[in-house]
Amino acid sequence: MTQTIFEAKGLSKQYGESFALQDVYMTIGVGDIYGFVGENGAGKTTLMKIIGGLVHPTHGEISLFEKKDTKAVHEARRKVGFLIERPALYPNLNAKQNLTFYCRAFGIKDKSRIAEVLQAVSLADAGSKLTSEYSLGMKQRLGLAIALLNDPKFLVLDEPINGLDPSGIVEVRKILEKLSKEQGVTILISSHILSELQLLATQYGFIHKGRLIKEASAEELLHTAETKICIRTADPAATLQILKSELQLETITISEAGEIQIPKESTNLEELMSFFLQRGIHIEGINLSAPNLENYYMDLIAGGNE
Ligand SMILES: Nc1ncnc2c1ncn2[C@@H]1O[C@H](COP(=O)(O)OP(=O)(O)OP(=O)(O)O)[C@@H](O)[C@H]1O
Repeated sequence: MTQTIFEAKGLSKQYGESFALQDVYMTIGVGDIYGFVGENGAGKTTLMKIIGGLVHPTHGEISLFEKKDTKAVHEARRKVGFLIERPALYPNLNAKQNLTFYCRAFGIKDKSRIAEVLQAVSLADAGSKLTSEYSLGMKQRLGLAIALLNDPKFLVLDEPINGLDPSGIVEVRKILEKLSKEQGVTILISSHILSELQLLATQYGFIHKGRLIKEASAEELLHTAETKICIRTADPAATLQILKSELQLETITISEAGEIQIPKESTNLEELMSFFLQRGIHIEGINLSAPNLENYYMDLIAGGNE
């Protein structure tokens, strides 16, 4: 029985002098929801395009459904659904007509799939609507429907929730959870919205400057990530400098949300509060954050940059 859906061994992609991917080893197991995390330009899309056969690696090898040779990998791609970057939709056609176009392009003869995939992405009632009239969330869901046309066992999704509003994000999450739970679809998904990714992923791969610096399970991540003291001030950068220089707090960062974060173990909350009082630094809010993906990632990157 197949255990591994995708594997990369020593995978590199070079553009001129620079590496989009460098010596990447990565394993995606059957049933995983693999959260692919990295900053802009880290190499996520390049790896996904290699899976799709859109980009050819400079070095290394991949296996797909445990198939390694070029022809077998090409065949195995029939069992993969892709949503890479924005879906290409014809605005003057409705959703069903767009799906009919993709059925032809993919060589899918069974047109009953169109109603099924529209149902799967909760667009059954909007199948006759022109896609030019679709919201961004609907377009992304239709992109997902296209990726589902071939009844894939493996879905490769490049930032599928990027730019969606909160209800659109929840909608996509529910669709993916259902595909995973009910059909056992394996999913590779990249996203910059780490709080959302954390609600879905069972495994993670962290990529930094083209190198896969860490793979971890969701349990391992929550076990390893630290509890942080999170502080909101009017001027986080200035407060950070004061804390660094006067309390010698080294492992102190500012989160994406602009909060100062200090590992709970490295200081004492009461001492910290009295320090702020003595110095007359106004604190807008202070709380403890549970271990989470963002903390883990920020610590990992900080370590990698040293
Ligand atoms: N066709 C290309 N020619 C030259 N350089 C490229 C090409 N495609 C990608 N790159 C470079 O490879 C690196 C990795 O890009 P990639 O798109 O894979 O990153 P990413 O992690 O998907 O980023 P983002 O989160 O912004 O989508 C970047 O430095 C990018 O500029």
